[in-house]
Amino acid sequence: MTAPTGAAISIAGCGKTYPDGTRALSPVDLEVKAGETLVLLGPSGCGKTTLLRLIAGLETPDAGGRIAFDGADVTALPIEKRNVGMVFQSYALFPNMSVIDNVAYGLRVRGVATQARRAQAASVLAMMRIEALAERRIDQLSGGQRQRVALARALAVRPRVLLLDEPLTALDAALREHLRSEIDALLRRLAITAVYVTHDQAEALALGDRIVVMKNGAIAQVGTPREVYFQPADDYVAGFVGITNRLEGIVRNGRFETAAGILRVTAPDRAKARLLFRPEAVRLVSPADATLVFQVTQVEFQGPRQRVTLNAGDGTRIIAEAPADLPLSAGTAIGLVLDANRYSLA
Ligand SMILES: Nc1ncnc2c1ncn2[C@@H]1O[C@H](COP(=O)(O)OP(=O)(O)OP(=O)(O)O)[C@@H](O)[C@H]1O
Repeated sequence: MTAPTGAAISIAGCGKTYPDGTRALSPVDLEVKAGETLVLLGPSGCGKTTLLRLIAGLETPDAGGRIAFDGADVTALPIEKRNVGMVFQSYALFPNMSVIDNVAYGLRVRGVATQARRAQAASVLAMMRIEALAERRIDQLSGGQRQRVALARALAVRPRVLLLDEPLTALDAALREHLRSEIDALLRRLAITAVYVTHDQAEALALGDRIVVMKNGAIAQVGTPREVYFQPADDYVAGFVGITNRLEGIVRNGRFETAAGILRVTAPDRAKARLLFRPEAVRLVSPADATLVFQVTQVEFQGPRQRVTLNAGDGTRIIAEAPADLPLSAGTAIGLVLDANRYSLA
């Protein structure tokens, strides 16, 4: 008997080369824990969907790859034998069928009797708070309603794994955020094991228990949202998850010296250094109180905060965040102070 690992899905040495020779995924090892939401994050073409489709059973991995659900090998099982629920960007609903028939569809395929499947579908609709839409046709629904129906349909079969491929991408910004927090609450309440594909870092940070940052068909980092944000494994991750400012210079006597000026740092001397920090890791002060002075080139008011683009005389560009009430406008000279412990030196 093997000891339980707590891994609902384990992926070992799974790569994918498509028949036309495209190597979409290098062999990866990954575990998804029971009940967690794992987000696959990365730019277009990095292999997120391919990895999701391997988990779903819509693709088979290259020779040697193995996928297990709760310790049982499913590598050779097609999607209909894996008990996964899937939600796509494009809804993939039946447009002429009613909402409740769409939601009950998977149960029908599994041979559940009419009464029972309608009752089960109705309870999922109630859970998603769309019971009032039960008899509507799909083509009479808004995008947000359709995506709720798609989610309800995926959940109706009580899948052991829920797989979501960019489910919010087709929706407008406000609805996307609203549905994102609904999905977050739902996944937590159901404690379902979920794998969620997105290229949107805000979505990944908000929804993921852990995030897998992908690059060119490989894994660049796996970590909690806080880990990938505050301790990015490399420049690629730092640049993809949030904004990272970079300054080149040297460290001498507790000072980082760059062409544009000087910042205080706690670090040993080094002849070649790169200072990395987030926009929120700085304070903007009067030029008289700083040893690094920039010119404001752009101010973007964001409600509670403002995002400020700064330029030094030598062309160095920095993005900083500042409280909304700090008077700033293009052309203002402003000093920059770095918060202690909120930067890294490479
Ligand atoms: N059926 C296929 N045949 C050949 N190449 C494919 C196939 N499906 C995907 N690819 C290629 O494999 C690579 C990874 O694609 P994949 O869809 O996994 O990326 P992705 O990160 O999900 O991107 P996107 O966000 O654009 O969907 C890409 O280069 C893509 O063109």
